[in-house]
Amino acid sequence: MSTKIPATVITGFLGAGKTSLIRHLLENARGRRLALIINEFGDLGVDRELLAGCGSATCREEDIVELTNGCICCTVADDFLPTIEKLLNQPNPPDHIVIETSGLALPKPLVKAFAWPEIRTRVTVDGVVAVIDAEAVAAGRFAGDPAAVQAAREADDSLDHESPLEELFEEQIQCADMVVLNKADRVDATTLDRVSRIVAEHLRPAVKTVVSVQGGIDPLVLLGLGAAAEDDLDSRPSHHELEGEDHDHDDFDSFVIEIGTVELPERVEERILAAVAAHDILRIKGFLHVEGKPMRQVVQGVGDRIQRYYDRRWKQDENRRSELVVIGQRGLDRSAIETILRG
Ligand SMILES: Nc1nc2c(ncn2[C@@H]2O[C@H](COP(=O)(O)OP(=O)(O)OP(=O)(O)O)[C@@H](O)[C@H]2O)c(=O)[nH]1
Repeated sequence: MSTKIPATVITGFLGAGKTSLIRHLLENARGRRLALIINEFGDLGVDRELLAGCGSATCREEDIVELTNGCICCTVADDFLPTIEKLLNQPNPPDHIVIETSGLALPKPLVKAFAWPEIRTRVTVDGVVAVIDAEAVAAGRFAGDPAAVQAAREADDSLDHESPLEELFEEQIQCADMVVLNKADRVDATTLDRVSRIVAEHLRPAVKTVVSVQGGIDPLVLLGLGAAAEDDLDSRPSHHELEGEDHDHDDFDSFVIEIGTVELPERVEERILAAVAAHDILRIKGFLHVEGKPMRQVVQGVGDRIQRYYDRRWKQDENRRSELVVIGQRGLDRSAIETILRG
């Protein structure tokens, strides 16, 4: 019998709902001890902050590791392997390891790392789960209507190269052992069905799709897929391998903007919406220090959908700041965005 520790890789574009899904896993782990490796684009560590403390017995503080040194798929040897070895070498290793990749990561190079001799005997990729933002796919944010895209390509040879967003979307689904169609509450049944068909075009055979709201999938469904993905790399195609290219993060920009103590958070929301309308911003998230409030406010923006809520009290020794990570495709005008956000 294998004694390998199972690891689940959660992939999916920026803001698709990966952190929400992991939060649900932690809260419903039923005694299983999980370790988390979180890789985030942008330096603020928002995901770690949001996940820490949400299932203390399930996932202790020291079992949450954040890799902020760039995108996990490009820093596998330097960052990821030592991290996972450290988790495995604990006197009391976790029952299951969950890895949240950054929304810009290609999952395949990470899965490949599990085939390395040092870890292959000790851990196995139980499954790659791709989380999809059904609303964003329906809005054509990645590929639009495939028939129209194909027609445009045929009409114009120069369109032969896919957009960076489209490539990421495809690679993340093509590597998946299970697809989660998330944000089902944001689309009607007909649209969900259309999105499901767009996704199905890229799936490997027998890969199942499940529908969710806020990643609310039972861990029994997500964990224990037994895929051993590291033994099955050839069935998971990658544009970059086919084209002999490296994955190029220069396609994307990210920066952190400090906006000072905030008097009226609703004004910040208006400014975020104005910035999103004027610039090609894919994701904004961070925390606000609201004047006179002992709690910090979380801000989450995906496209033009903004969510704000107070999540916890500021700690005694914590630096109370209002900081937002902004992520978009290359060429974002940082100073213009900064001017809008600062008001
Ligand atoms: N309406 C709706 N919103 C959702 C759902 N799932 C997640 N969200 C919201 O979408 C935003 C992004 O969710 P996250 O779980 O942080 O997404 P993520 O994939 O971890 O984001 P990155 O780590 O930045 O790539 C948050 O505001 C969530 O509350 C859903 O099913 N429906």
